[in-house]
Amino acid sequence: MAHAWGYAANNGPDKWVSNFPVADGPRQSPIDILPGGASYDSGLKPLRLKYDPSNCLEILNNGHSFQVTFADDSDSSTLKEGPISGVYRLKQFHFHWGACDDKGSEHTVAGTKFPFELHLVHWNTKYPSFGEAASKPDGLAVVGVFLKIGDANPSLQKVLDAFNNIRAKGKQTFFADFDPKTLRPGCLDLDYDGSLTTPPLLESVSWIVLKEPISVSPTQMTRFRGLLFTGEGEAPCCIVDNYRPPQPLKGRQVRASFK
Ligand SMILES: O=C1NC(=O)[C@@H](c2ccccc2)S1
Ligand SMILES: [Zn+2]
Repeated sequence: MAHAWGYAANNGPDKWVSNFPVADGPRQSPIDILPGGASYDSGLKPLRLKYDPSNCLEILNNGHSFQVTFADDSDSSTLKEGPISGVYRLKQFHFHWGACDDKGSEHTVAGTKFPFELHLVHWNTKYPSFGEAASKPDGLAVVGVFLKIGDANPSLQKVLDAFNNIRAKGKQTFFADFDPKTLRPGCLDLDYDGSLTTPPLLESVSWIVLKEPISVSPTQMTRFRGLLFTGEGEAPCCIVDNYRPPQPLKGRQVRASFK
């Protein structure tokens, strides 16, 4: 049976290299971002996110997180400009989070961890599909958004209200008319070339990490931690700490869209 990767001591991030040697590659993600180490790039155009809520299809517990999947058979939900060239289509978004509020994000900022990180995953339409694009160096673009403790996030509440139907691994349900742009903070971004942060860890991601966090309330946070890594009938194990720690920068440049 294929090796089941996860986030536990026996199958977590420091074990992934045995089945996915690229884990020690030159452009792995996430990274610790030092804002002072990023270089302002005046050529970076503002990110252009255009999402059509009617493309939203379903919400799924995939056993590592939950994801909201979008129809990607047209250019109606796309990412353009910023550090990328061409048109990238939104495929899905998902989150990573911690067991408690002092950890959970994958990227860190000068060593600071956030309790949550949102990933909006897009693929380059110069390739025929997400699967094809995922193996190309310019195949994917992921927008990372940090979440901090604060006021309740009304946009997030719609996602949380669907959790009752997807508590166990493998559960999915229809999820319609959601615009992920409502989860977007300002437009200051930090960009670098990296990888998927879970196996197969493919080095195909243009990372666009937004500097400003959005807020989530403690009550809302608790809802995330009620989802299960495990399937129905298995001993329940809550999804927490589903994040990979920062990886070596290995000489990569981080570009900032701001001074
Ligand atoms: O940003 C990322 N977060 C993840 O969970 C990784 C992933 C892996 C496969 C598909 C989509 C995303 S890459
Ligand atoms: Zn992710």
